Amino acid sequence: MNIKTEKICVKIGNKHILKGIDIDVNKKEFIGIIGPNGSGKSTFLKCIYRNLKPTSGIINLDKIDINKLTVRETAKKISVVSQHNHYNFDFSVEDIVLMGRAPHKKMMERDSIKDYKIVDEALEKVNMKDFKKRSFTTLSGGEQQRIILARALAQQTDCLILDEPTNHLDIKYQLQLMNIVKQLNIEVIAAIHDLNIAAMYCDKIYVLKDGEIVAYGKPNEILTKELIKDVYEVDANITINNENNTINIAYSPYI
Ligand SMILES: Nc1ncnc2c1ncn2[C@@H]1O[C@H](COP(=O)(O)OP(=O)(O)OP(=O)(O)O)[C@@H](O)[C@H]1O
Repeated sequence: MNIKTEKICVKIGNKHILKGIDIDVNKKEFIGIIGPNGSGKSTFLKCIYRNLKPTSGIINLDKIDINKLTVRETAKKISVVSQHNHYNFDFSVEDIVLMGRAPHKKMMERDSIKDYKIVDEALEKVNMKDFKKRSFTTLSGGEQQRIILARALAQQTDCLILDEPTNHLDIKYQLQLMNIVKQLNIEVIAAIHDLNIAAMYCDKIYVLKDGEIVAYGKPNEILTKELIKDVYEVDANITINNENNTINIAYSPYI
């Protein structure tokens, strides 16, 4: 699926949160959105997954204006793993993952054997099958995050949006989550704070600062000392691993 945004602006009160964001995501690309706290990453992603209507601008999915799609049609194309997952009711893990099947069902249609099989497979993928009958609210932050990924997997969409997906996860599960997502071989748009993780997994990165894109390109090309200083106001040392052409960023503690 091609995801293209043109001049996305969000203004709330007097504040211009996004000032014309253009991105173009092609088939099976893993796109990172990076930038400091408050630069507009989540706001931009919310526009794409229709949690927020931009003040102006266009979002096209395969050249179709997203406003022409119903929410259900959008949910068949885009799933979301965000950092905030609060449920007021005492849902089981299985209930939460089954919610991923909702866009594929008619009103009042019961869950089928196929739905349960998809849920089991999704839980298996995130190593959480044994937690199926547990209450979601009793899980740790990291366990909850993996269940939310399983829900997104059960939704079986062409595009996955991740808003700081590795929040709460220890390093093993950060890598596990990113590996699972990478292997899906679908379009991914991910807001990522950890620049080393972004460099490892993203095909391309957009850098946001104060609601504008200030850089765009392959991780190795754009994640420079100068850019990190300019955008994050931090000194960094970047080394290149010639074996696999990846980079490693080490930060200076002095700010
Ligand atoms: N509903 C709102 N009303 C007023 N200001 C808002 C609203 N939503 C977001 N903002 C502001 O817009 C700016 C961008 O917020 P956003 O959450 O998109 O940033 P972010 O890059 O995702 O930040 P972080 O890295 O901290 O998660 C922030 O200054 C935030 O306070």
